[in-house]
Amino acid sequence: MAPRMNGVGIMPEDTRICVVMVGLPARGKSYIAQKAQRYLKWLSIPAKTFNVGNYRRNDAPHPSADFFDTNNPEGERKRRAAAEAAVSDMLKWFKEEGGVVGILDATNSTKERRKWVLDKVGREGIEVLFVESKCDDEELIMANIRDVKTSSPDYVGQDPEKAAQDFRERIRHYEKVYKSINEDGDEDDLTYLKIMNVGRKVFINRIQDYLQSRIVYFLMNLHIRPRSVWLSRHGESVLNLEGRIGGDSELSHRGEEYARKLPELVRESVGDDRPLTVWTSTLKRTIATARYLPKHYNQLQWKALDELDAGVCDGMTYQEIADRYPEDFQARDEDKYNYRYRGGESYRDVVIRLEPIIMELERSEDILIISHQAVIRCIYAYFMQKSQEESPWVPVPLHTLIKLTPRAYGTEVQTYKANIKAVSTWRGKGSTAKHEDPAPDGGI
Ligand SMILES: O=P(O)(O)OC[C@H]1O[C@@](CO)(OP(=O)(O)O)[C@@H](O)[C@@H]1O
Repeated sequence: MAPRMNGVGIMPEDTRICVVMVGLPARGKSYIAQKAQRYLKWLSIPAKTFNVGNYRRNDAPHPSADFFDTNNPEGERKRRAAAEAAVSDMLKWFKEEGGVVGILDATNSTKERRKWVLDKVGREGIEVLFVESKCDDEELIMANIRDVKTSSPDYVGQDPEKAAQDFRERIRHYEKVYKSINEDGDEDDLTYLKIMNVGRKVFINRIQDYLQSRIVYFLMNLHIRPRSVWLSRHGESVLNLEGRIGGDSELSHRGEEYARKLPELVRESVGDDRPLTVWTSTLKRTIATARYLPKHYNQLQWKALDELDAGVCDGMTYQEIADRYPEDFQARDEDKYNYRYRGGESYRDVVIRLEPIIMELERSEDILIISHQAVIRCIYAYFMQKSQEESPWVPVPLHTLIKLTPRAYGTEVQTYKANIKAVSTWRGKGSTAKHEDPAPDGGI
């Protein structure tokens, strides 16, 4: 048989993992699953979540709490059927669509259920990584219950108070049969990560390989303390003015004006009393843009935040590139994400070198990143789940501060304009124009 290929390139080609979520309702399992999926997909690792609740809803769209009582045979049968359907779709996805990380999002709260998944999935040569979210922090649980009663399709159109009461009742049914992984000491063979109170404490057991440890490391770094990430390009540079890409030029007069205005924009958006850490690239234009920010902000320079390396095209205008390397110019328009400049980088390369930045961002609280057009597109794509086709074309205007606030399901975006004129460096497909106005839609 020909060896299986996952095409990802950063791990053995036959690695396949099923991440099995474990935990009572309202413990943030879906939040964790969604974050893991977003991270993996951003790294081009085919990942998909199979939510058993969605399968169950086909059969039982608005069940009352009694449905989840293990003494209710009808409920038991339907819940079992939903789990079977989800696992069977996942196995099909691994086999037919080249899936690499499938996430089974369900409570999987009994030893029997975990054993069943392990047998069924393990038989196909797929590794099983259990991820349990345990939580005894009443405030966190209440916040999750509030979230569920307003957003769960199980309770649409219902009185929110009744929904919350019913949901608590449902949790009680689960509590009666719930066993935390290896609670009795007889699940020591399982590969698992146990996360207590969203990252305050973690236990890991028998992690086997690179991809597993990568997922585990990412999940260990998650936290849900409220925070935002601010993004800004550097102020307009001398090369921006000339329509030249790359380089390491100084700011233009207007770019300098933006640097002076930035502290005010930041104050307006961040407030005075929040400690902020500022990350710049190692290029002059981002460092110069950060230099009037308050001295008590911690500032760090990251090479990983330097602009996409345009290789032999560094310092050229788009017109010059189109004249000298017409085939390259066209190839880049056809597949901008994967096109790698001669002697330089592609967007895909930039994403790979930004991975430690994303990891560090997940661990951190308020951060302001001052970087470059391509780099900001890649970071934005992570938070906003932009596809590889779309992300390299997102307009990121100069002299604009972008605030991203992660929420339970998705990221909120706010923009603050400095109202200081700047050239547009956005270029549409097929065009060589020096400066264009970005497409009216799809921009930040
Ligand atoms: O991928 P495209 O759309 O060419 O955008 C990236 C380009 O953006 C630029 C500006 O044109 O970034 P920067 O603002 O950091 O100077 C170029 O240096 C860089 O090559």
